[in-house]
Amino acid sequence: MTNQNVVVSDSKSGINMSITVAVSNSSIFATTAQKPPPAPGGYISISRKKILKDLDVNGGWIESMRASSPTHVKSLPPTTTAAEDGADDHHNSWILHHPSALDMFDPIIQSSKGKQIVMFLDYDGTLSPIVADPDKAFMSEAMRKTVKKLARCFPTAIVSGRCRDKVYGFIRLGELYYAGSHGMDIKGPTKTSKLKKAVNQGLLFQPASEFLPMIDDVYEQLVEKMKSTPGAKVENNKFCISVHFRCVDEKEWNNLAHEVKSVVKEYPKLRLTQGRKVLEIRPTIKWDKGKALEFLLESLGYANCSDVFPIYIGDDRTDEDAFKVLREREQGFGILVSKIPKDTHASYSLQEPSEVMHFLQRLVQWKRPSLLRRHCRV
Ligand SMILES: O=P(O)(O)OC[C@H]1O[C@H](O[C@H]2O[C@H](CO)[C@@H](O)[C@H](O)[C@H]2O)[C@H](O)[C@@H](O)[C@@H]1O
Repeated sequence: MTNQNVVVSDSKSGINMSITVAVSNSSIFATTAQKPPPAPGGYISISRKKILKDLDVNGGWIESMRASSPTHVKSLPPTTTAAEDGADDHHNSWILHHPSALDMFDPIIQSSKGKQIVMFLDYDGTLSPIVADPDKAFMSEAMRKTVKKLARCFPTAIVSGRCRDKVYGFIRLGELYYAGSHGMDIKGPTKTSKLKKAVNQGLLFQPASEFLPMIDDVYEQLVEKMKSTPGAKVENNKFCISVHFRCVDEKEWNNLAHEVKSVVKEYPKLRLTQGRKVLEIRPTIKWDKGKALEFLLESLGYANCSDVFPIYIGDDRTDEDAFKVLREREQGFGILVSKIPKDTHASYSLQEPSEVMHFLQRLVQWKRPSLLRRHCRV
């Protein structure tokens, strides 16, 4: 294992930067380092189709449930085995393709030059740390202040799987856009931001309203079914439902999934997806966080603009729909919040909410002087 300097290219700006990584086989990195972060490829990859298929194959899906949200990253002892060396290589290779957004801050700013940055932020695992009780996923006061300052500098939207009212209850900032229920419940700002008049103050978009009675029905059934599974928690997210298994004994995961599936199969208009130690039930309509991002850009007047630079930060599989939209539009980029390599459409990475806060603070610090200069000229 040796340390090696490698060059990382930023896909948007084409700017290169040199970083040091520990490598055991330099040949892999010598070739990949010259290329920009590519489209996603073979890391920890569990496709949606596979989740649904696995639910039919006895026990096979358990692996995907286990991998859905590793909470602890093993720190390596001083002497590592060959397998651990392999894991190291894997991580280093992944970081080359998804460099830290903090390390790449300057190139990122360069590539946004002359364009309007629009911020999209996931909530759980991005602004707040993952905790056992979903009702206690509070964000820190420092994070709240940072997001408040961010919204003074750039149009900012929260895009969450949670019920919109609940995520608003955690954040309590009226100057933001909120897209709850995985984007199926979008509302414009309720409060005028300090710098400029908020647009879309009356905006409300709910493409899945016809599903409300069905969702309530399924919610009642799932609450009843889950009573016999200690630790299981059913959350009503208005246009979708979450069945949490983070606090359920792993031996019970198989039964839990079968119970959930037995309810959902009676509703062909609903589908089952998986998040971080959570099964999610939602309408089959073609609407997701990616569509919500496009809808919000359009509402902000950036539908066919080339001078917009959206940045989407998220940690979950559902955020991939938004990362993919940005890849396809070749506008802005996605940042995946993860400590471990994951198959992703995001271009950059941050390890945890504290790094997200640091990144947002740097954006504010960068924007503030230029705002002041502009105000002085007027
Ligand atoms: O889109 P998000 O804002 O990331 O919401 C996705 C789900 O987040 C919540 O669950 C996750 O966070 C919980 C609190 O840290 C954790 O206990 C759970 O295991 C995670 O899956 C939320 O409770 C779900 O309703 C959201 O769908």
